[in-house]
Formats: sequence, C-alpha cells, structure tokens
Amino acid sequence: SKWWNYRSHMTKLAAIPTVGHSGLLSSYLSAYRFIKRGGAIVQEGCDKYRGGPFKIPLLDKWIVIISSTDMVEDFRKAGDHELSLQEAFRETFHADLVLGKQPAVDPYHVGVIQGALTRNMASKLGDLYDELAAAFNDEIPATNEWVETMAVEKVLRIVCRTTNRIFVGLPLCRNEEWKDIVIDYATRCFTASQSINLSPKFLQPFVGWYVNPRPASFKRANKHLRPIILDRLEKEKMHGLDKDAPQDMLTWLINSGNVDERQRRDPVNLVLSILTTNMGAIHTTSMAFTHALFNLALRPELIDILRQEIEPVIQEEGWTKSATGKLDKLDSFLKESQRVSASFSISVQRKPLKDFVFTNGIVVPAGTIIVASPRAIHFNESNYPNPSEFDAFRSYRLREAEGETKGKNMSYKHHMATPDSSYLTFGVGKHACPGRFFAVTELKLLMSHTLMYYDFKFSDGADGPKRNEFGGRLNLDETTKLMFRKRGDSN
Ligand code: HEM
Repeated sequence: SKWWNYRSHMTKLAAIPTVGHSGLLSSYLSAYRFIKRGGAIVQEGCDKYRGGPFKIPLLDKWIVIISSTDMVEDFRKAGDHELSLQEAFRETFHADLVLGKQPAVDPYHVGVIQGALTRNMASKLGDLYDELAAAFNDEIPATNEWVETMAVEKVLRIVCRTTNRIFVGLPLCRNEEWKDIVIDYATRCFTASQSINLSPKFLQPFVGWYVNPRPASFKRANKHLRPIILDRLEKEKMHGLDKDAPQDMLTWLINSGNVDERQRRDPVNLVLSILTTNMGAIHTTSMAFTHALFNLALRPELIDILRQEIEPVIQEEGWTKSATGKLDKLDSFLKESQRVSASFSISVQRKPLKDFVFTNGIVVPAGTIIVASPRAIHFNESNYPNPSEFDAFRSYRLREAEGETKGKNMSYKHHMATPDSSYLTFGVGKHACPGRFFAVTELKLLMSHTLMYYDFKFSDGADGPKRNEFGGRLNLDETTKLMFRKRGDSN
C-alpha cells in the first residue's frame, strides 16, 4: 500500500517539471548536489520555468518551489486547513523531536508573541534600550582607537542579552551561561534537523535520537529558569494573578489564555517555550543587524544621511517606541539590506493537507512541501526595478510618493514589518513572523545606537563579508571582522 501511495503521489507530481534528475536513484545525486549548490539549482529552475513551479529532489522527499508573486498570493490566502506552516515545520525541522512535543504541536508561544509581546513593546522599550546600551558597553567598549571585532559573535551576544531582558528579565539575561545556552540551542537545533534530513528515512529515528540537542539544553536551561518559574507560580497561587510580577515573556506565557491551565503552568512547557522563542528570535535578528552593519560599512555615504534622520528624532523623543516609528529612512535601509543580502533561495514553507490547486491550475498533491523562493521574488525586475542595485531609500520613496510618511491614517504598505507577496523577509499571510514588530523595533534601536555612538568600518584590506551556503540558505561567515571606535567628528 505504501508503494501504491508513493506511485499515485509521484504521478500527480509528474505534471510539475523537475530541476535535476528524477530517476529513482539518479535523483539522489541531485539531492546531494542541492546541499552545496542549492542556490544555483533554484536559480536554474527560476530561469528555466520563468515564474512557473518546479520540483527538486531532496534526500528524503520532493519539494515544490514557487517563485512568482501570483502563486505566493495563493499561498497567502490559503487557510490552515489547506496549507499548514506548522505541519511543514514539524516535518522539515523534525520539530516534535528537536523542540519537544509542546512547542511543535501546540505552539502557544506564537499567540503570546503576537499578543502580549507586541502590545507591551512601547512600555518595555526603555528596558530594551537600557539593556542594549549596557550590552554594547560590555561587548564593544567605545574607545578612541579602532578595535577589531568578530562581528557575528559580538552581535549575537548583544542581541541575545537585549532580547532576553524582555524574555526572562534581569538578572538572568546577563548570565553568561544562560546566553551560551540559548545561542547554542538554535545552532544545535538547526544542525540536528539538517543531520536528520541528510539521512535516509529509515535511519532518521536513530540519527534523531543521537543528535537531538534538547535533553542537554533543557537540563542546562532548567537549572536557571526553574527556580524563577516556581517562584512566580507560587506567588500567583497565593495572590491570584500577580499584578506585580515582572512584565516579561515568561509572565505572559504563564498568563496565556491560549492554553489550558495545566499546560501553561507546567514548568517543562515554560522552559521549552522560552528556548523555542529564543531560537526564533536571536539568530534571525542578529543576522539582520550584522548584514545592515556590513552594508553600511560597504556604503559609508549612507551613514550621514541616517544620522541626520536619527539624531533630531532621538533628541526630541528620547529612546521611545514613538521615536522608532519616525525613523522612515532607517526602516527603508533595513528593509533593503534584508532584500539584497539576506534573501534565501528557499524559505517560507507550507504543507498541503489536501491536494492544493493554485489559481493557475497547478495541482500539488497533499503532503508535498511547497517552498517559496524569496530570492527569486526579491530579485524580480517587476517587483523591484534594478533589483541588483542596493537602493537604500527605495521603499522610503514609495512611502513618500503614496503619502505614507505623512498624515494620520498612513498605511504601512511599504514598511519593513509589512509582509507582502513581493516581500517575504518575514514570510506571508496569517503565519508571517509574529515577532516582526519586535524585531524591527529592536533593529532600529541597535542601528540608531551604533550610528550615534560609534564609527565602524571593515579592517584595512578586507574585501567585505563572505557568505556560505547550505541547502539553499545563506549564512554569514563567522570570521568576518569589523573595526569599531568611539564616534569621532570625521572618519
Ligand atoms: C529579523 C528578524 C526575523 C526574521 C527575518 C524572521 C523571519 C521569520 C520567517 C520568514 C518566518 C516564517 C513565516 C512564514 O512562513 O510565513 C518566521 C516565523 C516565526 N518567527 Fe520570526 N523572524 C525574525 C524575528 C523573530 C523574533 C524576534 C521572534 C520572537 C520574538 C520570532 C518568532 C517567530 C515564530 C514563533 C515564528 C513561527 C510562526 C508560526 O508558527 O506561526 N521571529 N520568522
């Protein structure tokens, strides 16, 4: 019956063209090629099928890649009963095993991020900025002499500490071991899920058992978090909903109305939810900030323009949510930085729960992972004229032209945090990244602080950042160095 199901599935998939080999054995060759040359293979499909879908063999499955805004628009409109992000993630990330049953099957942290975290951003912004400034002081002290830093690592530690001020509060966010645990957790989870994906299906349970990072990370995180959780639960038990409880992600998870009482008060669930939220938040934000720093170091002429926007706003409003909302040029620059430097060849995935029919008539059989190609969308001339040009104020001009930066009822169409079928940095539709408002605000604070208090540049003779690729995703080379010094009058 398995063979029969496989044949009927492949018959339906046959209508979608293949990039690489499609024979039973030869497709494995293509799958191996995809690991190191995924970007080039997706590009080949995009060039050959010009906006039409195509399929690619991976070692354990076929995936269908879509690269046109029309098909992404169908993706956006589909309901959860048709296309599921959660089921795609459970399959491709092996989330039940790697992250644990609760975050994989009932990810109630998503609702807490969308709700309480986003709602409380204005009131928590002072804390966020305090932590950010303190983290910069410790990681990159502003000196009169240029100092060389390993940019990726420094930024990760600053973002981790800043973010955790809002996730778990003081003093844990400053604890060195805690920072190591949550930074490592994301890396280990990605490595583990990739290792499982690289194994034949019948070996996956054994490989999964061997590489699973969760038991060890849970044990280490639990040591720090459990006493805090028990203390907060105890106070809640004694006094009811504790109004004086620290306002952070942990408290919002404990108070979440999205799950039943037993689940939301279970210390194991709480530790796993905090670890999982960190996994979604830290590396993504750090990479975005590092890319932005590199893009400014490559184009120093933008620095003064951004400083001229930032300084008067911060002088007038201080480090507030309202101030970050006024940094329109910075918003546009950060958006362009993500578009040009951080567009993966494949990202934003869904799993059809029944055969899915796109508006153009293409049918993808139930169970086949469909993945959009942000790179194809972001480098399409009809979405972004002169797509390979880094045009920092591209969306700023669009916002101005459409009256968005003026007037009370401005729309947020071209804002960085607004997902769209032609802008996939944060995904699309109902499941677009729930942390995007937090991420964009944090990025603006990080960038504004750096521009106001530091000069920075690549080391003399360095030729800019290097990237490496794994299975269609780009990673920044961790050895790339940046020089920092206290801001002077001139460079
Ligand atoms: C620049 C930073 C970030 C980027 C580029 C980013 C990107 C993304 C993308 C592409 C998705 C998939 C959306 C889709 O498939 O439609 C996603 C989902 C998600 N992100 Fe982010 N993200 C960032 C920051 C954050 C932060 C700060 C948090 C937490 C506070 C977070 C939490 C999540 C979660 C929980 C999901 C899963 C949503 C779901 O299952 O419905 N992300 N993110």
